[in-house]
Amino acid sequence: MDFLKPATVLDLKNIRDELVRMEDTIIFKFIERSHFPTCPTVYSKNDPKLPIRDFDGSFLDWALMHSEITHSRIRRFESPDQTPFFPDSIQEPILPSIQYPRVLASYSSEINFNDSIKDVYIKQIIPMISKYDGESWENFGSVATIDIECLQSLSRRIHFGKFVAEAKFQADRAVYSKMIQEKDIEGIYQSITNSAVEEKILERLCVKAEVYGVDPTNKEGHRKITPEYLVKIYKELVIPLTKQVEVDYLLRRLECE
Ligand SMILES: O=C(O)C(=O)C[C@]1(C(=O)O)C=C[C@@H](O)C=C1
Repeated sequence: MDFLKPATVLDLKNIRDELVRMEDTIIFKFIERSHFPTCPTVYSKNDPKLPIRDFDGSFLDWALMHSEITHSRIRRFESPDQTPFFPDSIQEPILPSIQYPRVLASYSSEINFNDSIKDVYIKQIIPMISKYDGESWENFGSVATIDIECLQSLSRRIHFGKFVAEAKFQADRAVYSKMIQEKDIEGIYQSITNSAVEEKILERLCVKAEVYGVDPTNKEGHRKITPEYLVKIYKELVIPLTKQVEVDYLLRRLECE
């Protein structure tokens, strides 16, 4: 898939292949995070145990915001597959702008689920993938760094729902337009759902967690990421959020017809 070539971006097969590749990225990021305990202080807003001058938020928020400011300077958020967690803080790139051909609707950057993604990551995913419940003060910097990578990978995966939605809309304009006009959220939800594809994803994740989640030369060794948790994360969080992105994107799709 090449964002400078719109036809490759709106090909559903290419999109799904990219989603499959992202599974590996997400699993390996989760494995990196699983070496550390939960570290609740990293996520606690304005924690007196970890004071940050002139900042309203958690240590992770501070690190994520500053990382996004730097990344915005090197053009990260010009790319249509990148969605900032702190859209109000990002800056103009120091590199010349790239004029990506428009593949998504003009409002697409307003479809931003990152607050929900951060919330489910902290409240539901961290407790599942961390080594144990507790703090590790000497590792707060490492924890925030890998959290940023986990969040960015999840965000990219979930917001890819916009490309899926656009591809589906263009393939079936009349049917979607009718449902959008009628604000038929349930109808849109049903028509973007492909249970066979979802089942395949979950089956594949089981195998990947078996293979990547343990040292293959020592099956009895410490398991880093279990099939059970990985499937649960995808089934209950990642896929449903992707579908919400798709539905929200489609509901506004006639604005720019
Ligand atoms: O592949 C699709 O058709 C998608 O819409 C993506 C996705 C997913 O999140 O992986 C979401 C909904 C479908 O039920 C199947 C898969």
